[in-house]
Amino acid sequence: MADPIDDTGRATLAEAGWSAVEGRDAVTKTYSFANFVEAWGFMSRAAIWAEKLNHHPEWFNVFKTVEVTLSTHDIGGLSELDLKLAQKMDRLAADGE
Ligand SMILES: C[C@H](O)[C@H](O)[C@H]1CNC2=NC(N)=NC(=O)C2=N1
Repeated sequence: MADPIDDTGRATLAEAGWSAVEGRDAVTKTYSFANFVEAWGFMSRAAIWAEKLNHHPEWFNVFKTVEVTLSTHDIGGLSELDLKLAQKMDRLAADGE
């Protein structure tokens, strides 16, 4: 079972630009890329890491933007896995944004 995130982890997410989701213990961020193919490439790279972590995003792609929401379904809220995946996605996006 994933460890619930602590206040330090929540602050880290906020500092990295992840916003709280209204009405649920989750965070969201929208990435914008040069074009659709770059956005898709990001999703492909992120998908590989999600599988490695066995932790999967909720995401919505329109053209060159990818809206990502992270929460841990097993505990109904934010866990250390969300922080880990968020930081990984931020690094992957920085490579391709
Ligand atoms: C059975 C499988 O390990 C679980 O469903 C994993 C898969 N990926 C997951 N992803 C997310 N975001 N939350 C989970 O609780 C979760 N659980």
